[in-house]
Amino acid sequence: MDLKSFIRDIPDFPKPGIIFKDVTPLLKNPEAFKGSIAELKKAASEWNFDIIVAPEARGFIFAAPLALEMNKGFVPIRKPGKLPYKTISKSYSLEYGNATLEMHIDAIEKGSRVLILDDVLATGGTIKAIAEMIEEAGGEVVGIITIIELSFLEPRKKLDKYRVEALIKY
Ligand SMILES: O=P(O)(O)OC[C@H]1O[C@H](OP(=O)(O)OP(=O)(O)O)[C@H](O)[C@@H]1O
Ligand SMILES: Nc1ncnc2[nH]cnc12
Repeated sequence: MDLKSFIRDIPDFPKPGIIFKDVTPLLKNPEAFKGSIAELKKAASEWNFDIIVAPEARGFIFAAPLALEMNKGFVPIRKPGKLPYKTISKSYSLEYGNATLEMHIDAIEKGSRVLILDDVLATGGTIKAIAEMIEEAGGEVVGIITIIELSFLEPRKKLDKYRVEALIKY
């Protein structure tokens, strides 16, 4: 399936100079949405992992159906102040600013094998912060999968010690 045809470019969002990759047309089309989960499953099936970790908000949309489809658990990474128990927190920079994410301190078992999933890999700042939190908790990052990779931002330079797969590259 040509998933790329369901991704829309929005220039100058959220800031001048950023071309925002909008996945809402893909989500609105049931065949394209199902197709994206099927392709993520195909890529993720290559790896031996116990759990899927993904950040809010767009990461959740793809991670929850993939986790159910692959019979894996799901760990949410959230924006500050949203998780109710004790957290690990990490600040980082992304394509259009700075941000902080949090994970429950007991979300990852020591030695567990983790797949990180998100919609867009841009600078790689978000995924790197998540990988560091997983490792601080004693987990092993076995792979990173995204729907979209903005290769021209060279995110893999930040993530060179990990295996990274992306369904669509720009
Ligand atoms: O590779 P990076 O430069 O770090 O950028 C990628 C991140 O940016 C977007 O999230 P955003 O923080 O905008 O949150 P949202 O999903 O709530 O829109 C996107 O969903 C990725 O998580
Ligand atoms: N250009 C972009 N489009 C959509 N999401 C993003 N997250 C970071 N950069 C992005």
